Amino acid sequence: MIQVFNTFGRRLEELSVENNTIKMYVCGPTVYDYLHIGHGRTFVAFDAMSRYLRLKGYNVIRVQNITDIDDKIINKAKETNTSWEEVANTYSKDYLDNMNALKVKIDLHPRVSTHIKEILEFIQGLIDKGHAYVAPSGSVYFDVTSFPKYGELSNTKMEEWNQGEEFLKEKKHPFDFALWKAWKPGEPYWDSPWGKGRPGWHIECSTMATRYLGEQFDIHGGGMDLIFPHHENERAQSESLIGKKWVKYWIHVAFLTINGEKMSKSLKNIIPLKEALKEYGAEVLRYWFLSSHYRSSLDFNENSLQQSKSSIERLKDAVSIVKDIIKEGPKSYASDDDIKTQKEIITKISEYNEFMSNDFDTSNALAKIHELANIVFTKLQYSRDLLGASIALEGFRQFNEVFGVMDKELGEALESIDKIIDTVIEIRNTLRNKKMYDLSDQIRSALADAGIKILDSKDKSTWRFQ
Ligand SMILES: Nc1ncnc2c1ncn2[C@@H]1O[C@H](COP(=O)(O)OP(=O)(O)OP(=O)(O)O)[C@@H](O)[C@H]1O
Ligand SMILES: [Zn+2]
Repeated sequence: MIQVFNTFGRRLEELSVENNTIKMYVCGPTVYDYLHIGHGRTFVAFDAMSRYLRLKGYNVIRVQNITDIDDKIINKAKETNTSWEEVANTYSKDYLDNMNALKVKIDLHPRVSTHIKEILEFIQGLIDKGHAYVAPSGSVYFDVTSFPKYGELSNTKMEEWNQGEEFLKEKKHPFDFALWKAWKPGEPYWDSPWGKGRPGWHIECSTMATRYLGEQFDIHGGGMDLIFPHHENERAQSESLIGKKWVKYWIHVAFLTINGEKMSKSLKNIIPLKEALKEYGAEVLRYWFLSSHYRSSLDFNENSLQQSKSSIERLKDAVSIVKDIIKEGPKSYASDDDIKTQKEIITKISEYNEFMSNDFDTSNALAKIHELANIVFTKLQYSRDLLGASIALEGFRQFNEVFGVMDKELGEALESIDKIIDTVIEIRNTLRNKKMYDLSDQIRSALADAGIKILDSKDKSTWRFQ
């Protein structure tokens, strides 16, 4: 059983979906600046969830939008004396490149600017059903009084709702929000039945999520800042149009902070992902993001990134030992201690899975994988038990399927690469035995250039990726 924490109702719920398929929509970035490590944290958190769910046999369809029309994009274009399209394209590319580098798999990246027709139909539907009205300016607003459940998702009381908005004058109710914003000179526009204008922010996600995932889908997520007003408004307009429950599980990721403050483009305290990737690499960043539970905040800290790096090294050492034992082949006898160790390994792997199934607790799951590595260092390394090693390798594989921090060591196509490297090392050993050190050193340095480290010991040479 997999349990997830639903922001709606604020409790753990058993995950239950139709046809073994999980439809997931995550709110993507507004592309007016470089993607930062805060975005990275949220997107990797949903990536780990998707990977775990796939490992458990679910089909996962993941849609994540690109907000390419927004006040902030228009302002950036004005500031930099270019077009909004240029701004949106530059930063969309940065976003997509970073998602690739971070190994985050997304099935569809719909953009607002290519869904105007669908957005207009959605808004018209709301007007027809009496949930929206056209103001004299040509802007269209959602009427919150027409949706009595407004505020339920975010647990927001009417008196606490933030009212500061530019369109206040023409709204029927201070909490109504814009579905369509009438054109102002200097802004991009599209034609609509209500005159020139552009979509408001919330309507894009309702329209695109419903278009690609259906009128009811399973997981809708983003960072915690989106609970109110964005997701509250998305829910209001979607459930008003569809007339039934829209999303089953609302999942929100806590902030990545820097000096205790949310990392955010508007606060200008960002560390761009592409720079962090250059400095630490995808594996260390993924490990660090996932080292704390997704509902706890994570403060940027150079030391913890360095620690993540050494923790991965430790796991890679354990994997390398396990693979060596497997290469040695079966023995004819397993001792009582071997059998005991095999059971301990199985227990660690099942505890890892239990933590992952408990609201994707990557932090505690990770601790179990380190305990598994401990068993390798203290027991398997000496006992050389093949069965224990095979089970441990399976555990490391399950871990890596989610964390994605040892793909070279554990990924596909590995066996043939393994064989090639083994052969090269055998040749090198023959050369050394024949005292042809020049050639054997040449092989060692060529392998080092390819990121492969040879570990020579008295009676044999093993290797691992660096
Ligand atoms: N510091 C952060 N930690 C975790 N998630 C974040 C952080 N900043 C943004 N996100 C999430 O990333 C996604 C894209 O957010 P968005 O483009 O609005 O970023 P932003 O930096 O908050 O921008 P802005 O400064 O304009 O508010 C959203 O799901 C958002 O909640
Ligand atoms: Zn959204």
